Amino acid sequence: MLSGKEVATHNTRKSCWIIVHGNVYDVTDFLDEHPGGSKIILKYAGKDATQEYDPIHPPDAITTNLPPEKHLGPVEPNTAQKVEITITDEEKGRQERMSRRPVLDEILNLHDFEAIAKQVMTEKAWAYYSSAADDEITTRENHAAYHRIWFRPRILIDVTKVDWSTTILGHRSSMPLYITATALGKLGHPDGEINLTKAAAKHGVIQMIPTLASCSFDQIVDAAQPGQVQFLQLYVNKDRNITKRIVQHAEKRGIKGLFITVDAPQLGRREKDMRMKFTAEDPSEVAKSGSDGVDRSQGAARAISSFIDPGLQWSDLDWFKSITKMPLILKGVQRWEDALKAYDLGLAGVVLSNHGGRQLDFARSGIEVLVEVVAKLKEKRGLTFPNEKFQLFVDGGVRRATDVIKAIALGATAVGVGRPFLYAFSSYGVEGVDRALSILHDEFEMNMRLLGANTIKDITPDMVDVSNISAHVAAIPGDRLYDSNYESMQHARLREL
Ligand SMILES: Cc1cc2c(cc1C)[n+](S(=O)(=O)[O-])c1c(=O)[nH]c(=O)nc-1n2C[C@H](O)[C@H](O)[C@H](O)COP(=O)(O)O
Repeated sequence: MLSGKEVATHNTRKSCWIIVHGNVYDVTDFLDEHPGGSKIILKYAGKDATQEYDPIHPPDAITTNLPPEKHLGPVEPNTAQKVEITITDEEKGRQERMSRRPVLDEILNLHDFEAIAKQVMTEKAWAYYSSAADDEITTRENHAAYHRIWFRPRILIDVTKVDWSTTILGHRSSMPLYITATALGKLGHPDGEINLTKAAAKHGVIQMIPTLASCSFDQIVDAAQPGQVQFLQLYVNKDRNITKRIVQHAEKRGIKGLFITVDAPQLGRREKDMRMKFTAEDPSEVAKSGSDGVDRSQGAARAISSFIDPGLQWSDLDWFKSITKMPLILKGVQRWEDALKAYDLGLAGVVLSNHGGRQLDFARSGIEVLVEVVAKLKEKRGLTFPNEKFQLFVDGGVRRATDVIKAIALGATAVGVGRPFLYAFSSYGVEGVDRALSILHDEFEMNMRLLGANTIKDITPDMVDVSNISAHVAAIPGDRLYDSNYESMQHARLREL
């Protein structure tokens, strides 16, 4: 067993040991390969790095990425040197606001979670979750596009009984939405993606597990209830053997759908995140780029994504069909021609998505692309939607059950929701996600009745007017949605936060 004192003598670039979860690792040779740059590791050289390691990495990241001979064994308990974490005034302020956040019953819609999360999350976590590419026009257009779709409700229908449950890729779901893949769950809450797993189980909705989860894949699957349905979102690795191992392990663990992300050959420039300079604390590191030329001072996104293969292309899909029997869905399709290609290749479906506006700014909203795809696939292949054989999904900017209902009316099987659940668990843990899903159930019940629809099948294209869907007016960046929510007492209270 190594003493903390001995470990502390290995605190330079020439010999760099760190402690994670009570074990000592020699990371000397790994310093310049670390996706997050060397600076952040050297800050913890010779010391216990667990508290910095946990929010960003799945627990098994260090053991799987370091060769066994670098695993030096356990450190003597209570001898490890720690980095003194000084509680800054802003951290004190944040903790104080967290202690005074509204009680969950006061939360009435998904926007409320965003308003509170902005006040109570760490700056780094808020920057990563809320950020979007360039001028953040698309991330706002994602929700604004739903404001250009109006309802044509039916009346005098007996709506005593309403049921908004559905099936997604053949699996039951209590509502036509799933929890989509969003990376680094532990940035917002120590339980990370497990918050989503537990709430999804309680509400009978499907969770899509991200490649870049903070929790390990097996931890997330182990946290699921027997029979709970989960999908996997995949960033394809330049090393296809790694990808093959991940995909076949996921299939063995019972994952029911493989969502291959195709809109991120490189992660977008998310300036709020970049300003956090996630890995480089001082200017000398800012310009530093790794051996592959990726500038790692550009926030978490760039730091954690250098493995993604920008060479992924249509011809790779046959290889995917050869390594797995899971239904294959492309996540991040943004025009009808690519949806048609995916259909002709016999895939199970596509997610019409611009990655929550985090990739190409001025990409159109998923809901607008949905209107185009449904019309063109009908014209070219005579397809009607929703379609069991080739399912259409939409994500981006979905904040209300009415948004979901509009997508269903226009032919989607279901929609993905991202940020609201992140904000919910960052502010309230699993209870927050539970509350968010309950709010959506309440909204569905009311909206189905007011629309005159008993079941999802009764939600048809004639119930919406999409004549203005392509009338883009680029929203000048400004987060007004949740500000306006707090016209009443909460506004005063939140202002004090
Ligand atoms: C908010 C968020 C979204 C991310 C996300 C992380 C965050 C914090 N990450 S990212 O770091 O690489 O960009 C992923 C990801 O791992 N993989 C992916 O396919 N989509 C990722 N997305 C996109 C996500 O799957 C949805 O497309 C998007 O969140 C839907 O928009 P809303 O957030 O408005 O619901």
